[in-house]
Amino acid sequence: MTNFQNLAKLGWTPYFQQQLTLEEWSDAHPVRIVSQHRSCISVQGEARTYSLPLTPAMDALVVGDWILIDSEQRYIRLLERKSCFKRRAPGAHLAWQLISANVDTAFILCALNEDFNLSRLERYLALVHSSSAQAVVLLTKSDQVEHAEQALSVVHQLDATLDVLAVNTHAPECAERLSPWLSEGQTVVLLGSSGVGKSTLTNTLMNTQHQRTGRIREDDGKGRHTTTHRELVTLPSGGLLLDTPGMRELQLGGCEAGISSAFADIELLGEQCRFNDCRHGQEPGCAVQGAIDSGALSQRRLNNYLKLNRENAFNTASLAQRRAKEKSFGKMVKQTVKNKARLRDG
Ligand SMILES: Nc1nc2c(ncn2[C@@H]2O[C@H](COP(=O)(O)OP(=O)(O)OP(=O)(O)O)[C@@H](O)[C@H]2O)c(=O)[nH]1
Ligand SMILES: [Zn+2]
Repeated sequence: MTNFQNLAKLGWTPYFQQQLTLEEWSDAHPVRIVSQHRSCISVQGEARTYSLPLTPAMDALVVGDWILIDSEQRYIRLLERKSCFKRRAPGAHLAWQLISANVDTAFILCALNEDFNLSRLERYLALVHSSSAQAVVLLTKSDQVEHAEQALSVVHQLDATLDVLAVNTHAPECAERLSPWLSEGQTVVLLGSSGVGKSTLTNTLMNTQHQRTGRIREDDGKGRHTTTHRELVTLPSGGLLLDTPGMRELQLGGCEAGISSAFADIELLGEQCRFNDCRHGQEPGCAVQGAIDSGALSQRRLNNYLKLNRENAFNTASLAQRRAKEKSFGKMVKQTVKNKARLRDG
């Protein structure tokens, strides 16, 4: 039987434990996916790490997932995710691509230099809110500017409840300041555009200058050891840093709830517009335009809200269309088979 306490350092919590049946409680082994490869996944359990071949019977899995396996290391099932990042798969192929699961906190990095961009920050906030992870904003390169305090208050104006810190990602005390989110078993990801300091912060948190991520030797189940790139690494603090390349370019899709939450002020104003379907443009009695006129809301924020909604609607619609097409194709196939059978039998 599993010693569940040993799993806590991997991020196991009552949220997952309560999903187990009595039988699973005694016979199944929970393991967490620490990296993904073309044909296999690496999972870590109570005692060790192993490699499992991917099979068609498995659910769609992603780094960070908790799965159950039996004593012969056979897949049983996926446990329900606490949070999940997904995106529209790149290229012409329209589908969701899972990026990571069971992240507790997303650090959104924005550099305080000339790249500082509130609209980009709002995009990341919408994304994190829709994943169910907690957002913490890190304003990096604080050592290079004099207006850090001012930027902190501008970000706080977006959402007064948001955790926002100005940091120098090179400074070792950075790890100390972020420690509330990096305790044992807490899973974090770093989000942000190129050059904002994700690698630097990773190194600072890992307490190393050289390696972006850890390398592990793992048992492939046949007694051989292979060295693989690991995407879920344990930090000296006991926190778990999920570092997957897919986290870097994220388009919004299926993020309505996240956008609503990141722009709660505009949504609330929208309820007071004269028309239910007000687009907050030229319509009479628009409460959102009223807030812009009075200076309570910036035109930039409204424009960004409308833009992110358009992007989200576009991506979501494309996916819905594809699903509808697949469905009708499936129906057609079924009908053809039926017709053939009727001709044959009749
Ligand atoms: N002064 C100062 N420089 C920083 C800070 N954070 C990052 N830098 C510098 O900014 C540059 C880019 O930082 P990276 O850590 O490589 O940025 P990144 O987000 O990993 O970039 P990508 O790998 O392209 O996604 C490096 O030269 C860092 O030394 C900071 O807080 N203060
Ligand atoms: Zn309106």
